[in-house]
Amino acid sequence: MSKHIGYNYTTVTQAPYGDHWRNLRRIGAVEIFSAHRLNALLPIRREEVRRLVSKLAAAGSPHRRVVELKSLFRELTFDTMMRMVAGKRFYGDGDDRGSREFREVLKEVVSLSGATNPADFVPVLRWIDGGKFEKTVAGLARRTDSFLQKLIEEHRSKKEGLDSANTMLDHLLALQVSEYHTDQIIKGLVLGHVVAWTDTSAVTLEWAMSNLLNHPDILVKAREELDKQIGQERMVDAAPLLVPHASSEDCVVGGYHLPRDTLLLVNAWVIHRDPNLWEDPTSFRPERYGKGGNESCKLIAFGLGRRSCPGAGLAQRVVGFTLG
Ligand code: HEM
Repeated sequence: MSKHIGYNYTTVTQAPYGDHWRNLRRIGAVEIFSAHRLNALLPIRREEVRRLVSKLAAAGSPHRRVVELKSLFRELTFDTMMRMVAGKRFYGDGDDRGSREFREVLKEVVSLSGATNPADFVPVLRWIDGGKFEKTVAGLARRTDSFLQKLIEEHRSKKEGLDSANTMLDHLLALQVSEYHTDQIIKGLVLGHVVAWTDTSAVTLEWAMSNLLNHPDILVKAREELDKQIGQERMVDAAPLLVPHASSEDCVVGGYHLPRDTLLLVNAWVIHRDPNLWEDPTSFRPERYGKGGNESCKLIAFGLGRRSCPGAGLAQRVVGFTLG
């Protein structure tokens, strides 16, 4: 995956720790996640949440009591992200063939990004598989790349009717005075953020709603609290194994010696349910994180340290705003 979809390990999620990764995080911090940029994009988030509420109101009419939230949340997060990235919707208004194909391609990328290729661990399997997995991923990478390139061209040529005033693509294209900011770097940044964003936030919303609806007393309290403040404590395990890490040097983690280049998967799902760390770990008790609670420092829903999630602030804004 990292070789083909991740532009040969050059996207922010897949790049090894070093100068290039540091540069990408710096571009992200300034051009995407700065308070200034996030505040400027508030009208988009507000409009998309309003659309969701209208859809819910229509779907919950007296004749239709069952509402399928999962796909509505996915539409919300995907369209919010694509409007921030490219100035247009890919669900709501984008029912043309191009939008449908892009959605399909991204769905495949997201589902494959959680998959591992057994041949990466046991090379002989590559021979048995005949390189089938790799061919599938390479084909998907070509389709993804061609959509992203088309988006770049639309913004570069300032296509008529496109809302390009304050999009991530336009800010990144404006950096192209330097040779470092090639189309490939921009495509990798866009893809990395769209993939990291859409599913994690939709899954978080889905679980939060499911827990709240099953605990009406907490729903009332949460509504009051969400109006006052928004915090990471409402997140659940959208990324149960975080993102695979690799040791760049020999090191010791939790008493285990890890030689350089060892793949390390952090099982956040198990850590978040460890009875040695949490009181009554499987109960839905958001108050454990609020005032008087002392457990929020143990949450690693966004990872920890240098490779932790740069989109946490954005995710908290959208999830908190939508639930509120
Ligand atoms: C509820 C929503 C989200 C959750 C739960 C989440 C969770 C995570 C986790 C667990 C990691 C890996 C951290 C580690 O391995 O230590 C990660 C990395 C990352 N996330 Fe998020 N994330 C969310 C939303 C977002 C958003 C909104 C964006 C950007 C638009 C984003 C962009 C990224 C990127 C680029 C990385 C890779 C960072 C690196 O390797 O340097 N995420 N996220």
